[in-house]
Amino acid sequence: MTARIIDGKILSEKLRATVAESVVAFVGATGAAPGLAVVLVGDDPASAVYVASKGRQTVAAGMRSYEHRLPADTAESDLLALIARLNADDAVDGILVQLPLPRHLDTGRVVAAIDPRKDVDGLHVENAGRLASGQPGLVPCTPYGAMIMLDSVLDRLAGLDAVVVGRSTLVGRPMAQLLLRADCTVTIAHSRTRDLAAVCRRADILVAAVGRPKMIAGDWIKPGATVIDVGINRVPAPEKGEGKTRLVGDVDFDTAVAVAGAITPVPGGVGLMTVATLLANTLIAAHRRRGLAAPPVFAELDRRLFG
Ligand SMILES: Nc1nc(=O)c2c([nH]1)NC[C@@H]1CN(c3ccc(C(=O)N[C@@H](CCC(=O)O)C(=O)O)cc3)C=[N+]21
Repeated sequence: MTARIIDGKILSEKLRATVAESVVAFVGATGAAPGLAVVLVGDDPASAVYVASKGRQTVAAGMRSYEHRLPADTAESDLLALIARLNADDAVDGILVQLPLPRHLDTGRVVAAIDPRKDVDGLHVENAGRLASGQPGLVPCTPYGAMIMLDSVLDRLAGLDAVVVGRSTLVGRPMAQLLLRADCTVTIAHSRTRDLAAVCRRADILVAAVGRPKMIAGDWIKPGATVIDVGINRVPAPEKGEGKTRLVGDVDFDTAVAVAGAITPVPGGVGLMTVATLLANTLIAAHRRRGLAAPPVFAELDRRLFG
C-alpha cells in the first residue's frame, strides 16, 4: 500500500483563488483592498525568501502588500514604534512579524504590541485565548492550513486519536486546540514524552512539528494513519552538488509513505498552505475590522473545520 499524497500545491491554489474572488467582492463593497504588512528584522536568507513569496502572493490575490525590512540590530523601541504605526494605519488589516526575531528582541513584548484584530499570525495572547476557549478570533496560519489538509482526506475527524508532536505557540499548541475543537482525542507529545514511538503509533492523525529532519519514520506510524508534516528543514544535499541543500520534513517520507493512509509532502505541503491561510486571515481581519461578516465561503469553512 502506498499513501495518498495530500497536495499542498493544489489545495493552496484553490484557497488563494477563493481569497482572490472574495477580495473582488470586498473591494466592490468598501472601495479599499485588504492590506498585509510583513515585518522582517535581520537578513536571514530563508526568511527573506518566505517574505518575498508572501508579498507576491498577497498582490496576486488583489491585496496590498507592505514590506518592512529592518536591520538585524534594530532597537526594540524602534520595532515597537513601527508596530504602533501599523496598528494605527487604516490601510493595514494584517500585521505579521517574521519569527524568529534576533535574540536581543523580546518576542513576547513585540507580539503583545500587535493589535489583536490585525494579528493574522494568531499569536497574540488574546487570539490564543480565544482559540482555547472556543471564541472567534484569528487562528495561526500553519495549523489552519493543516486542518484544511485533513479536511480534504477525512470525512470525519470526531473521535479520532490525534497526536501532535511539538508544543510551540506558533504550531503545536494551536494545532492541538483546533483538533480538540474538531472533537479529536488529542495528545500533545514533546521532547520529554516517554516512548514517543509508541505514542505516535496510536495516532489516527499524526502531526509532526518538531523541527528535526526525518525524525518520524514509517515504524512510528499506525497503518492507514493521516500524517501532516509541518517540518521545513534545510539539510545538505551533496548529491545535488557541493554546498547545495534541500528541504526535508520532520517525517521520513520514503518509509512513512508505505505505511500511512495519507501524507503531506515537503516541499509542496503544509508550507504552501501557510501562505494561503495568511491571505485568508488578512481577508477575514479586513472584514471583522469593518464590522462586516466574513465571506460565506469562509464562514462555511469555519463551521466545517471547527464545529
Ligand atoms: N510570524 C511568522 N509566521 C510564520 O508563519 C512563519 C514565520 N514567522 N517564520 C518562518 C516560518 C516558516 N514559514 C513558511 C512559510 C512558507 C513556506 C513555503 O512556502 N514552503 C514551500 C517552499 C519552500 C522552499 O522551496 O523554500 C514548500 O514547503 O513547498 C515554508 C515556511 C512561515 N513561517
